[in-house]
Amino acid sequence: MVLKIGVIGTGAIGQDHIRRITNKLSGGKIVAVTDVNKEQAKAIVETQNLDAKIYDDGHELIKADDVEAIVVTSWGPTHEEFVLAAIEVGKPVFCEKPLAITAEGCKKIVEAEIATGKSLVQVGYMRRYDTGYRALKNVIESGKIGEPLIVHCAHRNPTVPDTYTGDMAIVDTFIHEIDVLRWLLNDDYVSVQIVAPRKTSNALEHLQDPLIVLLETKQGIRINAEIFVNCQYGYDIQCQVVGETGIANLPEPSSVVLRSEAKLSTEILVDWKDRFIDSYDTELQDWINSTLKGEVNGPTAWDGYVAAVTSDACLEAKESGNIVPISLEERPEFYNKNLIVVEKI
Ligand SMILES: NC(=O)c1ccc[n+]([C@@H]2O[C@H](COP(=O)([O-])OP(=O)(O)OC[C@H]3O[C@@H](n4cnc5c(N)ncnc54)[C@H](O)[C@@H]3O)[C@@H](O)[C@H]2O)c1
Ligand SMILES: O[C@H]1[C@H](O)[C@@H](O)[C@H](O)[C@@H](O)[C@H]1O
Repeated sequence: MVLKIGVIGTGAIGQDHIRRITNKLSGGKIVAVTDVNKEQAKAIVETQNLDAKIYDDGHELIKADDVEAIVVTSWGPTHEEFVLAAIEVGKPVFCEKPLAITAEGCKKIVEAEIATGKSLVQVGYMRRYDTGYRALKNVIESGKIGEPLIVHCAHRNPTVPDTYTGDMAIVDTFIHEIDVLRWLLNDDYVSVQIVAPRKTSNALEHLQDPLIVLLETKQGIRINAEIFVNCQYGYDIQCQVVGETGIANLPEPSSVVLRSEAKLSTEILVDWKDRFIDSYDTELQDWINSTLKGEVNGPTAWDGYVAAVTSDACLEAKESGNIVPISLEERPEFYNKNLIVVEKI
């Protein structure tokens, strides 16, 4: 059985996902694409030799008879309308992060999905599919380090483009930690504070870089996370969990250990795409497989909503310097069924 997929947004990650579905993964076929930049949509159809129709608009693509499932990879502010439209016609949808740019928008999606009674939405938080994070989660759940008490982490980019705004440190960069850490710890956040250390001379004038985020979870676990997007030396993701009886570290990406010129060295990656390339593959393969079975295994619309509520609180904390409470309602029963399946992939 092949899942007929329509892609909305053929920019950087849209093209990557089209290439991986077409050349690397199994069970999916791109039958439709659209982008406000029609030339770009045409170009990917041609270069990948796709047997796909180019639509003028995302809404037309969603309604097309031969499109069975939708991938949304357009700009963040457009996600909400496309995800809601897909839910309205009962089609499964994989939406790149963010699910919507406001918590209110995410909530609308959650309510619309629950109203259909069917699991239809997966959000592109791919770190949950990273083998390193999965191994770390297994260690935590095995009890080998006792109960987790503290998490130290760092999200470092070598540089960011001029278009990177101050809020993007949260909504574009730290959003990955927001999602993956609550999944890792099987917990939710209750408060956040953000403090600013001395500013690097390598950041653009408008950016406070680095930042330190201090999160507290319901179980009282304290997380301190450094966001440093002009660290110069590489793309470096660190995560260390301190437990009652031991410490567990996120594994480093595999790299040859080199003995040469009187030095012992390993390389550090510089591009986030290389760091998480396998996770994107696993994530989309899982989405195709589970969609064909009528299920959602990965991050749900509820996870997208929680990420949005948390990132809103982070933005407020960044602005005010205060400890900002993070309040969430109980997770709706509808989303409890996804909790077990995700561990099995
Ligand atoms: N999971 C991840 O690690 C990850 C990585 C990169 C990007 N993303 C997310 O993916 C999304 C796209 O990012 P990108 O880097 O590919 O951006 P991009 O700018 O390269 O591509 C976005 C594309 O969407 C198109 N578009 C915008 N509005 C549209 C509309 N109404 N209908 C159809 N097409 C429209 C644009 O023309 C553009 O081609 C963003 O939300 C981003 O946060 C996620
Ligand atoms: O869009 C990218 C991507 O999400 C990366 O994983 C992150 O490290 C970058 O900071 C962000 O700009």
